[in-house]
Amino acid sequence: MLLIEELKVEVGDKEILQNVNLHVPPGETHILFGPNGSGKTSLMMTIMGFSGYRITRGKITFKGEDVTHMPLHERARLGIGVLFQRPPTINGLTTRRMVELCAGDRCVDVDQLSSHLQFDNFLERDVNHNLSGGEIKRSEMLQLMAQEPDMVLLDEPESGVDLESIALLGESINTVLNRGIKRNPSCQKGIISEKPKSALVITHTGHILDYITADRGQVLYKGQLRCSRNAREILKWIHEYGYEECVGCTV
Ligand SMILES: Nc1ncnc2c1ncn2[C@@H]1O[C@H](COP(=O)(O)OP(=O)(O)OP(=O)(O)O)[C@@H](O)[C@H]1O
Repeated sequence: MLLIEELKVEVGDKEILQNVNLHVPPGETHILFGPNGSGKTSLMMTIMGFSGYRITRGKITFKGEDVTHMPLHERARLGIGVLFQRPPTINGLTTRRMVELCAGDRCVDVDQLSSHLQFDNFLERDVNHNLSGGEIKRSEMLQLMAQEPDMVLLDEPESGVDLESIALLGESINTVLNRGIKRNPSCQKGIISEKPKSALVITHTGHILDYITADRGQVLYKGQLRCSRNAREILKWIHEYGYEECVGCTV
C-alpha cells in the first residue's frame, strides 16, 4: 500500500528526515513513536504532500504509483487521508459542507455519521470554530469517514481527548479502517468498499492502542527510523528505559 524508500526531507535549510524506509502493507496499522521534534509530523506531512517539505532523495509509492512529487489533492484522490494534530479553523465553511466536500460523489448520510460521533450539535459551525480539543478530533474523524481513504495518517489522535471519549474515537478509527462507512440504505450511489485499509498512527501515550489493532510499531529518532517490532513492546521499553535506550537495543 505505502512504500517509502531512502527518503530524505528538508524543511527550510534543515534536514529533518534521513534515509527513512517504511512499508505499510494493505490492511496493516503501523504505530509511529518518537520523542518531540524527531520528525514524525514532518514524515506525515511529506507523505501527504504538503509544500515546505522538500524531498531531496528517495521515493514514495502508494498503491503502486510513484507519488513522490504528486500534488496533495491528487494524493487525497488516490486515497490518502490525514487527521491533523492541530487542524486549522476554516471560517466561512460549515463542517456539514466540509464533510459533503470530503464525500465527493460518494453517498454519505452526514446526519447519521455525525450522530454516530455525537457531533450533531456542531455541524452548522464553521470548521473547528470554537470547538474543544475532543470535538475537533471528532470533526476530523467525521471528515475522514466521509472521505473513506484507503490509508489514514493519524497524528496523535488521542491528544486533547478525555479518557472516556477515546473509546468513541477508537471505534470511529476502526470504522474507517475496517468496515467502511455506514450509508443511507435508500441511497443508490457509491459502492461500499471492502478493501483493506491501512494506517500510520503517531502516539505519545499509547492510549489509542487499547482500541485499535496495531500490526507493528516503529520508532523515529533524530530523523531516522530505528526500530520495527510489536507496538506494545516498544511502548513498554520506552516507558521503562526511555527512547535512547530503546533505539539502542539489539534484541
Ligand atoms: N516548517 C518548519 N520550519 C522549520 N522547522 C520545522 C518546520 N516543521 C518542523 N520543523 C522542525 O523539524 C523538527 C521535526 O518536527 P516535527 O513536528 O516533525 O516533529 P515531531 O516528531 O512530530 O514532534 P512532536 O512529537 O513534538 O509533535 C523539529 O525540530 C521542528 O522544529
